Amino acid sequence: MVSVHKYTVEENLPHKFGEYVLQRQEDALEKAKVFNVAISGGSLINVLEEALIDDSTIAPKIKWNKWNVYFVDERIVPLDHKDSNYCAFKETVLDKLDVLPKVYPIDDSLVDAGAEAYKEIATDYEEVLPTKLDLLLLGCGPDGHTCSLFPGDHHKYLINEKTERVLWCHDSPKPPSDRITITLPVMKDAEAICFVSMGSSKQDAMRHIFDLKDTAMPSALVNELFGSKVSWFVDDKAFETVTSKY
Ligand SMILES: O=C1O[C@H](COP(=O)(O)O)[C@@H](O)[C@H](O)[C@H]1O
Repeated sequence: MVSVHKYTVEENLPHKFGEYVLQRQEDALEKAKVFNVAISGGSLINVLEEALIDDSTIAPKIKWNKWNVYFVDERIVPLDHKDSNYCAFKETVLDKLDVLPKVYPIDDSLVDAGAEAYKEIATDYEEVLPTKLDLLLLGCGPDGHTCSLFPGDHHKYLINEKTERVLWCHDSPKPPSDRITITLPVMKDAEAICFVSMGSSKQDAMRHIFDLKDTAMPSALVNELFGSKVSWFVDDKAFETVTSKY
């Protein structure tokens, strides 16, 4: 069963999320010298800023020098492009830090080289990723996608993948069209998985995931497959139409 943490604006979701991340950091550093985290792009990056930089009780406890930061998905664009998840993370988080984590972006030298090169970007990134990540920080799109694992027959090859850990996602329904994404085997091996979902644009997805348990939505499939290590931080707007008790 997944854990769902639901908050109103006054209850300050980013702070509670920050406490959760801190706990995962401490747990990881008890066992190893580094904390291996993979992050999403999109709205999650702003929550990272609020939780880990702007929150004055959380910020001093984040041991950035011990963090290795990877990306659960990345758009195949130059790293300084506005659509790059790395670029968003750099501008929103990294540029505000005095002590930097080790960050592992994609190799963007091949972004203009076409299909074969895109497969290579994915394969190369697979080699960069550690086998076991301590924490995956995921978003959930209004269509229930997570990472760049999109719903629908055309993208079934992504969630059906059993061996390769990073794939090229083509014809993404959300631009830009070419991306790389981690696959379910990476999630299977991760220590913990945490979603953040905020705002009314997520209501329909939340109802499908939490009431209807519609595993055609990749985020619902993650719940079904890896439930006991999955946490959701949701706000009351996103969860407004969910009727099941969590
Ligand atoms: O395209 C993407 O979208 C998802 C969801 O983004 P959000 O802004 O709706 O939260 C994100 O998790 C993923 O990393 C990103 O590439």
